[in-house]
Amino acid sequence: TDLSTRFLDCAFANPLMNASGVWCYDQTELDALNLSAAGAYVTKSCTLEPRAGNPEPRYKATPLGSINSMGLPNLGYRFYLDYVAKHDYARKPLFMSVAGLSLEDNLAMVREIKAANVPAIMELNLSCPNVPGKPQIAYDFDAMDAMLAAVCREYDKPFGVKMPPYFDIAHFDAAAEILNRYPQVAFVTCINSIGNALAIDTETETVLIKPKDGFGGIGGDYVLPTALANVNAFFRRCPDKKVIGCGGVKTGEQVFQHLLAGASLVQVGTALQEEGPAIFARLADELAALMAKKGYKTLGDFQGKLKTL
Ligand SMILES: O=C(O)c1[nH]c(=O)[nH]c(=O)c1Cl
Repeated sequence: TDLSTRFLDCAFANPLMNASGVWCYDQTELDALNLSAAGAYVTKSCTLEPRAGNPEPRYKATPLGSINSMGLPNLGYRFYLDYVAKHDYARKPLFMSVAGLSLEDNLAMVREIKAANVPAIMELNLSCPNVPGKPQIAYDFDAMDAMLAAVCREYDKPFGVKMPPYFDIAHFDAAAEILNRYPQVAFVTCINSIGNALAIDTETETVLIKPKDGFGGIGGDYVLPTALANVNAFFRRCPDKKVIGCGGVKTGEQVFQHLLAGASLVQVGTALQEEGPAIFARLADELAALMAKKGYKTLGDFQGKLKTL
């Protein structure tokens, strides 16, 4: 069984990578992903200046996944730009996630990334749900359109966008219509966490995380059906773009489902946070075993071929 694939003119040994934000904050975590069986990896979403993020506890595992309100803690774009400049791209592809707190901040970072002319693939995060007072861009269609128009004027390479989950067909239509205006947006990563959920500890009668009265983005088993729907919705609506699947992956079976729904690559968040980078070897083995059982030799044998009734 061959798990290799090509994406944006890069060769991937397998379609597996981390979700931005998970196991990708600093040199140690990033090096562990580079040494892992992941086919690629992505840096923590960065801002113009370093950020401490929200008060702790700000991440908690729950029975069926996780809840987080990290608040965009990161070492600042200069650290990640330096990291991606030093990476050996012959080993595996590397993505750089960008989440400026304003259009001006995004443009400032994008100008520097362009000037650095690094092989890293940019993933523009339009869906951070946890910066108090900053409603996420992708739920404001005019703001998203303006952001993409401005970034496409500044940046000179294909890039992708990290999208939040949508829950209404009219929203899939409207979001895809905007994305399709920008051919430079070469891929769509669906989904970010489902924002502003609330997890409660029954015994202490208290919320699990400190920021925002306990409200935070959820991941894990809770989000798989929503993630698959968003992957397939954008796969159907954006035929000239690739889709990266993210959400609810913890076994090879969910990787298979994301690929079947139209994903070209698959990101792992909560399960990576809980199991560590060894998860990628397990997921690769489980995916290969499932493919072998079904008689598939390559990802292309089933990728995007979900059947309807
Ligand atoms: O709180 C965060 O740092 C965070 N948390 C998320 O669940 N998604 C994001 O995109 C970000 Cl930027």
